[in-house]
Amino acid sequence: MAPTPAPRPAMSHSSAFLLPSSSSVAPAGSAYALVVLNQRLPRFAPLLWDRAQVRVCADGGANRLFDGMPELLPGQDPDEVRARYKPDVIKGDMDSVRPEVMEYYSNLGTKIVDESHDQDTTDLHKCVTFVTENSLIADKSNLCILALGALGGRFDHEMGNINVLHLFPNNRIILLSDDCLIFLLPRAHTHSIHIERSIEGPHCGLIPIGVPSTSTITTGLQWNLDNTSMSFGGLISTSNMVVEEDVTVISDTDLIWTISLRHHS
Ligand SMILES: Nc1ncnc2c1ncn2[C@@H]1O[C@H](COP(=O)(O)OP(=O)(O)OP(=O)(O)O)[C@@H](O)[C@H]1O
Ligand SMILES: Cc1ncc(C[n+]2csc(CCO)c2C)c(N)n1
Repeated sequence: MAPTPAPRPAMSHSSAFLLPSSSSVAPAGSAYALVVLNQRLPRFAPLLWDRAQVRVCADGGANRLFDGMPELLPGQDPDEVRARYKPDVIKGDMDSVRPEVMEYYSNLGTKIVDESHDQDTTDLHKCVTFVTENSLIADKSNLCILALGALGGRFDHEMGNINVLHLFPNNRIILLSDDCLIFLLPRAHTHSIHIERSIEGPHCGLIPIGVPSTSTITTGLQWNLDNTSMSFGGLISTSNMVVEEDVTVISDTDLIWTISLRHHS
């Protein structure tokens, strides 16, 4: 008789952290850390900043915060905005953060972690390590790490950012841009993805990066997978659409989930 497969615990996902504050209070279990990368700040950066438990800038991400927050809050005094949006840490190999920006935040009490000796891991990797090892965060079991500006730029950086998802499969990490978000669905779980229709969808994708999948089963999509295999060189699920409030995914390999974000005028 074939051995019984190990049971797979359910894992649920939600992008409720992107909801405007008027829509809901932050739901229980939604604690998150923010990592600001070296790309234009997404429009929702101020909202996410206010609710984060810990805020980290990856090297040149500190320049984006310094320049970008006053631009996103045009009615307010730029100096006051900068002082208010002070990161807890700036970490990286420090070849992109401008000296005056580093000095400005350092004088406000931001911790500077210079890891220029490590040229084998990306600044995002260094920042995720900081968050996962940070003793100030009491309960890290369900802490989510939101990486702002992770997509839509240089392709080598984007792939490096996606690799970080695979390097930390046991941590919840979400890569964000103004246009979409990405996270990993580890094969050890069954997944239930709640769709916040006011802020995300309908376009989505399920992509096996690294290894092909032999069997993926989904519900809630326009083009569901029914024990289907996926691989680069064969089928991968791009330009799919969400059609239900909850999407479920079961797969024999880790998959990348991506969904478009809605732009409100
Ligand atoms: N164009 C981009 N697209 C996607 N992510 C980016 C981009 N630029 C930077 N990042 C992210 O922001 C982090 C910090 O960026 P920064 O430019 O400081 O890195 P860097 O190591 O100096 O880059 P490089 O030396 O390769 O130009 C990177 O580790 C990466 O995760
Ligand atoms: C095979 C290989 N390719 C590229 C790099 C370069 N690199 C990768 S991460 C990083 C730090 C970026 O802040 C740098 C410079 C390397 N070390 N090894």
